[in-house]
Amino acid sequence: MTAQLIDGTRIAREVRARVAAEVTEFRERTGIVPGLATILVGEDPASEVYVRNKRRLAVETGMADLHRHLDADVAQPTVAAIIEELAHDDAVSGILLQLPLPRHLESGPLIDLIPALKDVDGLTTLSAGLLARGRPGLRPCTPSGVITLIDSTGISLEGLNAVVVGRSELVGGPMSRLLLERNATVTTAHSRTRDLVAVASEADVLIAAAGVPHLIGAEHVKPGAVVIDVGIHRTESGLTGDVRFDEVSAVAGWITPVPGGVGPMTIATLLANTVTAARMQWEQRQLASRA
Ligand SMILES: Nc1nc(=O)c2c([nH]1)NC[C@@H]1CN(c3ccc(C(=O)N[C@@H](CCC(=O)O)C(=O)O)cc3)C=[N+]21
Repeated sequence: MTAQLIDGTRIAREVRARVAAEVTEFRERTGIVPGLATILVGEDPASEVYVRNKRRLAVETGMADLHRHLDADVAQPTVAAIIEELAHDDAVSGILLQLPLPRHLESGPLIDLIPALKDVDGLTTLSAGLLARGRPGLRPCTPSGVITLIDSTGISLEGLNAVVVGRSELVGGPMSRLLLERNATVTTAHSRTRDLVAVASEADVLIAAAGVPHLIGAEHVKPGAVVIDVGIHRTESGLTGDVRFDEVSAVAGWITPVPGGVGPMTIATLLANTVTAARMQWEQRQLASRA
């Protein structure tokens, strides 16, 4: 292995320590404990693991854990009513609707019931629009965490070729926009890209977010490149990503492992977004009370 490891577990721990200090400062100044409301529908085992970790780490950083678990067959209007209730509850700083939802539920309209100031996942249409326009707002956790991981290498993105493989609403789409915001030259590749090897091997920074196990091999990677593996797949031999770690780490300059890379950073960024949200809501209430 020639690549240097980007240790997501360690960087996430550092971010959480910073968040915990911010929570303390905010609580002492305002008397408010930031609250994270997670909504889990049904019993998807992977989702249960992720939500449990989010709740545990929220508590560990000093926030209130405000969880709702709904039956797998819950009706769309019932979920909508719960989100609206959380939207109006001053104890709730952030609302996270864990995806994917059971097939009978339509996630888009439900997500868009989350007020932008509580959208700690950065997934509402409004938050996406603010990102597209380069205006301040809460950013999606996974792409935002990836930027933190790249920053940890000390490499400046400005002018570099960044290739994002994947264009999902949760990751690939916002990832490309965040990289562009950092003045990288951004290419979005996807399942219809004709020659992925030709495109990917031009990348100084390669983000694998296709959701295809082991899609990216040594032939896709320019020597010395930064390779970020956003994929997470449960196989018989354990968790793996979109990257063939063993062969790519012989070529890349920097690489994230799975597990221990992007996953923990996603949660740390969610917690950072939740304190930011609590602060923004407090400031808005201050303005309103002075009006
Ligand atoms: N509304 C919404 N927001 C999300 O942010 C969201 C979501 N839905 N749906 C699913 C994806 C996936 N996701 C992960 C979070 C943490 C780990 C994580 O901590 N992974 C550990 C391994 C944990 C394990 O699986 O054992 C690691 O990579 O080291 C992985 C994946 C958030 N997502």
